[in-house]
Amino acid sequence: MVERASWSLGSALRNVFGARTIDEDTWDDLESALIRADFGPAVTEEIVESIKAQVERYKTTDPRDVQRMLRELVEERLAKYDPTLKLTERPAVVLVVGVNGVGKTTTIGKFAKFLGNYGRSVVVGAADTFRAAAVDQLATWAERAGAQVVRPEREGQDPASVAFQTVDYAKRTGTEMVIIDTAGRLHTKGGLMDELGKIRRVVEKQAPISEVLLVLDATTGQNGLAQAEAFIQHGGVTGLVLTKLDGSAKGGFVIAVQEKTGLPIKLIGQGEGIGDLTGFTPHVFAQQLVG
Ligand SMILES: Nc1nc2c(ncn2[C@@H]2O[C@H](COP(=O)(O)OP(=O)(O)OP(=O)(O)O)[C@@H](O)[C@H]2O)c(=O)[nH]1
Repeated sequence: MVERASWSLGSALRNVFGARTIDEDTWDDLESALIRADFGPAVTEEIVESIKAQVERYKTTDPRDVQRMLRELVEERLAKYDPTLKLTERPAVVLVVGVNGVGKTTTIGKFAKFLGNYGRSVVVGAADTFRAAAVDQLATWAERAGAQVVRPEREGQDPASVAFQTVDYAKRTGTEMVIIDTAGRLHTKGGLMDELGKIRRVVEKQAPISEVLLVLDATTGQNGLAQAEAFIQHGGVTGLVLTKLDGSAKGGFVIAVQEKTGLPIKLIGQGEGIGDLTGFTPHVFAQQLVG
């Protein structure tokens, strides 16, 4: 038997889907399960109302129809956003942004491996230059992934110059993919976005930026979104990466986060291993979430 994911609604909704008939309890149980799973009040209400209306329209009393309707609604909502990574440029430059501790370094290592599995050559740029230990950690991950690394020449070197050198390396060597790590902590307020803006300008002089991926920790759910607000507003983000979904009970965050930010989820991390990163497939996710 396949192990059920922590974020699956399966056990929370076993009583609902396994009941003999649809009654008032169905709606109460469904609503509280969705709220607990971090769908958020607005999405929860919309989904419950929509299922209620369908149940009335089709005059069904079978709870398994509720399960099917929920699965279809979830998939439909998830599929409104395009999860495809746009990496056709050569080099394809990807900036990875997000607050500290969300799993950015690990994600970059996994992503380099993910691209390597497709036969792509990868260079990682350590443009979060303020902590030598962070640079070493990133380099270790990149090496494990079989990617090249461009490090700052000294601690605190201008991050934009490391980004420049990384893209330059890729162009000189014909490396297909560039992944640039960026700082997640504000040294001065507003400084982070200025720094990111400078990285973008410097990179764009050499090559178009294919993706700006914002990494979010799924265990913090919708609360964690507030911390990432500046990136969402000013970072030019093109897609989301959700990490730590394996330890999260907040499966509904996956729906809420796209609808709140208007940004597609492009990758999901479900473990600490280098192979634990996958693309995002709404159909598969809806199936796993609802069962
Ligand atoms: N379970 C699980 N843990 C993860 C996942 N991704 C990252 N982690 C863990 O989260 C912790 C933080 O990850 P880092 O990659 O160091 O996070 P960061 O955002 O780079 O943090 P800083 O280096 O402090 O900026 C580590 O212990 C990782 O092993 C995931 O998908 N699942």
